[in-house]
Amino acid sequence: MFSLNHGGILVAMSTAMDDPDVLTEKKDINENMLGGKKVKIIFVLGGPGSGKGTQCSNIVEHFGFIHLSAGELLRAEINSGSENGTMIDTIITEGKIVPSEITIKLLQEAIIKGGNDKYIIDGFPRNEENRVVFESVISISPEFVLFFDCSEEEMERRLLGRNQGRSDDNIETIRKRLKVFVESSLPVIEYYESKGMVKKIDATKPAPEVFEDVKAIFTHMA
Ligand SMILES: Nc1ncnc2c1ncn2[C@@H]1O[C@H](COP(=O)(O)OP(=O)(O)OP(=O)(O)O)[C@@H](O)[C@H]1O
Ligand SMILES: O=c1ccn([C@@H]2O[C@H](COP(=O)(O)O)[C@@H](O)[C@H]2O)c(=O)[nH]1
Repeated sequence: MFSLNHGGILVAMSTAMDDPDVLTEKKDINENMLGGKKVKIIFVLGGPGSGKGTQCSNIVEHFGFIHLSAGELLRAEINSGSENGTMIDTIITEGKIVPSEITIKLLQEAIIKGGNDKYIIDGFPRNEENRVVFESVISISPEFVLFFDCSEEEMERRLLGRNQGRSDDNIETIRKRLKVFVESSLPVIEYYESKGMVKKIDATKPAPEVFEDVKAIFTHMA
């Protein structure tokens, strides 16, 4: 598994190390931590349509976290007319994963701009390369990983009914996203599971019941 993405990891890491802006941002985040303002991060993972965004809104409301959706940041980048916009749009339409350095830079900027000390990061890391490059560049380990476990049939049903005008909520792209989730994102969850860091939630239940389980986890957080 590790060797699959090794070349990409090295390229992304060397890009980060060669970019003085990225280095400055990394230093700022580490100084925040060292300056007594420890940044807490929780990764929220699960398949497309498992209910991550829905529950993140509840977590923000009840527990004061800032919600950073990697997918939302990428969609905002497309809409901003950035030079990477067309490339990101094509990748999202294909249900594939955007290069780590792009997503991580957007997350870095949002964390610095957020000015808070606790963040839920929704839909990232999406693959092993994302995970390794984030750990290397940002140097913050998640407190834990919240995993919304849901059947593929239910996720597909929810996405087809979401009706938010997303270009990737069509049956062709949904099937591609589900395949990418199984092939690339589940290994990330398995990695964190092997470290005892995963809190798994049964996400097939109705949303209010799912939130009861989420609440129990956040209420007991140190
Ligand atoms: N527990 C639930 N039961 C039924 N429907 C749900 C539940 N949770 C969320 N939904 C609905 O399913 C759809 C997908 O939910 P949501 O956007 O939260 O998923 P997501 O995991 O963030 O998806 P994506 O990764 O594609 O952004 C939405 O229309 C939402 O209202
Ligand atoms: O870290 C990420 C997060 C998202 N993507 C791409 O965006 C779409 C939509 O993501 P949602 O989490 O469903 O909003 C996803 O299918 C990927 O194509 C990404 O590349 N990297």
